[in-house]
Amino acid sequence: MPSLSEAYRAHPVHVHHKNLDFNSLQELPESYTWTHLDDHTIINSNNIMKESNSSVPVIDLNDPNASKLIGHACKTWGVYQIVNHGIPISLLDDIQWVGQTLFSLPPHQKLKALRSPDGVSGYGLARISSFFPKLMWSEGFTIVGSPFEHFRQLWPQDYAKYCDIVLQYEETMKKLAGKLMWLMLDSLGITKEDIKWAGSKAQFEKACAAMQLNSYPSCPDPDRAMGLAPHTDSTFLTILSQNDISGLQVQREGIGWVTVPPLHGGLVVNVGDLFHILSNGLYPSVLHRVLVNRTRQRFSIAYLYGPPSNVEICPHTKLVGPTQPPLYRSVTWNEYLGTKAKHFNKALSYVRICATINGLFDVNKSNKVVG
Ligand SMILES: C=C1C[C@]23C[C@@]1(O)CC[C@H]2[C@@]12CCC[C@@](C)(C(=O)O1)[C@H]2[C@@H]3C(=O)O
Ligand SMILES: O=C(O)CCC(=O)C(=O)O
Ligand SMILES: [Fe+2]
Repeated sequence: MPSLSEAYRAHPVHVHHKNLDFNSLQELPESYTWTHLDDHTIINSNNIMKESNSSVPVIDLNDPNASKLIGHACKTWGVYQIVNHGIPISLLDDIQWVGQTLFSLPPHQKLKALRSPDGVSGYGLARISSFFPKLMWSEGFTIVGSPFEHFRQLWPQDYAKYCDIVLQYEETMKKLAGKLMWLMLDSLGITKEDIKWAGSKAQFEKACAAMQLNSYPSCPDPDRAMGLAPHTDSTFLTILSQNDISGLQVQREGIGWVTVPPLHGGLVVNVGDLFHILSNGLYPSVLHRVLVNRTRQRFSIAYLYGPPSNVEICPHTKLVGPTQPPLYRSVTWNEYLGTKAKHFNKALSYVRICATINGLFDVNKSNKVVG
């Protein structure tokens, strides 16, 4: 079975790691200056627009109606926050500590674990950087599977304690992600019998995942800088833990950019592109970005969750019919990551098919695919 680590072999992503010493910069260099941040559309938690339909839903996982509430949040926002999720605060603190310690290492040390252009794991600028003329005010570290190799490069003596925390976090998040998958599927009327690849115990044992540690250093000119440019995740869902510094924003149709306020012990869940496909567009993936702060460094940890890399994902049969034709063709996560590496935010439209009187067509190839 191909693994996620192979996803970029055919589509290497070239990012120039020009300057990764943010602390040495007293002014925002031209290469980091973004214009048109369209901040007039931003709504944050202190703003006047406080009605419930203008803030990201917060869902208590112990609520008997959790599935319904999650379904509504996915349909209307593509994102929600969860509380009472059962993840110990100590584990959330530990993983934040790993990220903080990692990004505090001197630049030359971090560069020892640099991500290669055709690789998936390691340290570096956001891989989406190659699609933008300006640089982002952030650094990241991607982990797929065991962090052992790269952590040994970063901490030759005491890598073990950092590895243990990451492995425990991965194991715990995998269970939570499986639970969220069923709640989201249940809200669409899809049951455990309907997803064969979830395995005999219906626990998504073979699911694939990546972890992304992000750091957004304090920035001398935050109004003109971009922490992470607008993007959707390619996943089924992403579980995000943020520290107490705000910065994450999601795009809400008809409103604009809305800040997702940090909630102590809360976790943010984003709908990704593969769930968008599986739900035949009923739960659209959420466009999000990150802004930076003048005095405080922000850290986040994203747990990016998807199917086994060779499983074909397509609109679920329960969600298609004569009046609801499938809007997307089948793709594996690996194939989709390749499409994303090439076409970035247009990737979804590259797997879109459209209905005509004679059948269904792949809009990109003009080949009849179903009919
Ligand atoms: C499995 C993955 C999803 C991801 C690319 C990656 O190979 C590992 C990092 C993930 C991430 C995190 C930041 C945003 C994003 C778009 C990116 O460039 O790297 C996502 C990718 C994704 O979801 O497509
Ligand atoms: O830092 C954040 O809040 C978001 C990070 C993110 O979008 C990602 O890692 O995909
Ligand atoms: Fe993201």
